[in-house]
Amino acid sequence: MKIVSNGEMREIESIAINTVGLPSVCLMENAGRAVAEHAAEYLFSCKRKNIVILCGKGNNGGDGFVAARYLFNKGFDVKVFVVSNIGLISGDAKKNLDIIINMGIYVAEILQKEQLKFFEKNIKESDLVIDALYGTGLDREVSGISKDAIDIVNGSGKYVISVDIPSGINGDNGKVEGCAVKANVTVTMQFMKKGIAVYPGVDYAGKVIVADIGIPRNLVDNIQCRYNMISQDDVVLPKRARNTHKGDYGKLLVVAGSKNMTGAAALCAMSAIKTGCGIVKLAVPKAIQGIMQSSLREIITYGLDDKDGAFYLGSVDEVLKLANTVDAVAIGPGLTNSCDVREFVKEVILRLEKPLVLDADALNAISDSVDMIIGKDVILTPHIGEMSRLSGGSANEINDNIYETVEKFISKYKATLVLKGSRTVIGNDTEGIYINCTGNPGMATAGSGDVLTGMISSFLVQGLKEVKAAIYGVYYHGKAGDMASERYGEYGLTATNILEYIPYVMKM
Ligand SMILES: NC(=O)C1=CN([C@@H]2O[C@H](COP(=O)(O)OP(=O)(O)OC[C@H]3O[C@@H](n4cnc5c(N)ncnc54)[C@H](OP(=O)(O)O)[C@@H]3O)[C@@H](O)[C@H]2O)[C@@H](O)CC1
Ligand SMILES: Nc1ncnc2c1ncn2[C@@H]1O[C@H](COP(=O)(O)OP(=O)(O)O)[C@@H](O)[C@H]1O
Ligand SMILES: [K+]
Repeated sequence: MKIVSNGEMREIESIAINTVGLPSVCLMENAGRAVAEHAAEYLFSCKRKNIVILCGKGNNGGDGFVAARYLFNKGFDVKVFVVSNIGLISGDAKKNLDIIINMGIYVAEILQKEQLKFFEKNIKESDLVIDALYGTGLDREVSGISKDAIDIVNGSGKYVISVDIPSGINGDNGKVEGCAVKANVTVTMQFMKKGIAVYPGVDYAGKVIVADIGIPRNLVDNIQCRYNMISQDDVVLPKRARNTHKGDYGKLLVVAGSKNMTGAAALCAMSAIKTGCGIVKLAVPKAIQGIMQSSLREIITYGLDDKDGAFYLGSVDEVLKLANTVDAVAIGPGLTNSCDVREFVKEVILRLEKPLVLDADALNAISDSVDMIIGKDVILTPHIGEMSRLSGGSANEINDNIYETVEKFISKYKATLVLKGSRTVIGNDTEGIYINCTGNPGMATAGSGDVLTGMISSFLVQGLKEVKAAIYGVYYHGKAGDMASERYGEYGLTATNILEYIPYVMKM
């Protein structure tokens, strides 16, 4: 599913209006009507009828005026409050404002504190609030009367439907600009918006419904979007040909583990084999090979020369020899973060000529020399903490600037980045940005990332290119976590449970 910025949306609307000739007022009519339909559906379901519509002075407000008309016609009790001098309203919004005034629909301005009291009284008596303050035109912090009105709406506990974007959320990056409406539902026009595809925007948008407002199909199909939301049709698993053998499904080398972190290695190797690749070789420090071999039937394990139960420079040659027998290498889970391990990882990366998935301690190992991956075939899978070590920003700065962080990193290092989180963002400078919506907070549990590394690596050796391997891995990892949480809940969910459900979600 395509995701657009404010500017891209405005550009699409202007082509539809000025090139194709669609009257802008038709787009507003369709937008307002879509909002009214969802509002009516909710009110019929709870047999309620009082609606307050909070409008701004622009076309977002215009959508609100149109919604007021449809809801009034359906017999609901509609009150419209405008946080602007209505003399300042123009264009399509003005046209629709005049219509509802001519129809006798209640319209009141909120320009000063006294009028807020009356607004608050009406909000308290309402059953549904429609937020039509700001959409793609929000271009500064919300303050003054608008802020007070939003605080009243958020404090009311009423059911809220936001028009296009929850007012106060920056449509380009999801940031809260001062304050923002917390909606139960957001009816967004024609395309998903960047600002409600990642946190914190996701938290404010509630359930997002994408409404078709009549933008011409060829426009919708032909726009090249850099940002995309991963959907089921992006991750179809082709039917397997009958006449195949395990060699056809790829060979993976997992380089992982250390004397007190054997689980990460096991989780990564097992998730790879469960995701369908033909052969998984697991290289571990020889100190733990016995343990690994006894618990991993399908995995071929190799005990490499180690130093105090962890890899070191002396382990590099054996890794490279093994790497020659496989299609890709995953390195990182459970290595530990010692100086020896860091040297080992860098040497492997320097000398390895194979597609590479770097996770966990392998990411920490290169955090002071990320340049070394430039020109290499690398997928990196950091969580926010590892990302802050790779990119230098603090975790908070990264969380507040997810898109910017990803774009900066991929343009500098030309690698495929999987920035893990509640909405994992996959980026590749030439192929664009993909946002994942599967998964749940139950997956915030030790080992969950090791499982993901195995899945991405497995898709890689099965023939998917880097970005596709990452998209498939992240999507099915989240699906497995979702199915597992239906059984185990979100508190009890473990990485092993995610592992268990990989085959089921891939079978669907
Ligand atoms: N044909 C179309 O285009 C269609 C558009 N559609 C709808 O229109 C929406 C875009 O409408 P829009 O461009 O008029 O901007 P909108 O979001 O209503 O903001 C209104 C004005 O508020 C102001 N303002 C901004 N930030 C502020 C702040 N923090 N605090 C105070 N004021 C602030 C700023 O005006 P300024 O004060 O800068 O003059 C801004 O212009 C879009 O989301 C969709 O719902 C659909 O109907 C489909 C057809
Ligand atoms: N709230 C959440 N919603 C969805 N997915 C989540 C959430 N929290 C974590 N995850 C997913 O769980 C995994 C956690 O990985 P990671 O932090 O590397 O775990 P570990 O390092 O313990 O293996 C990531 O894939 C992440 O996207
Ligand atoms: K809005």
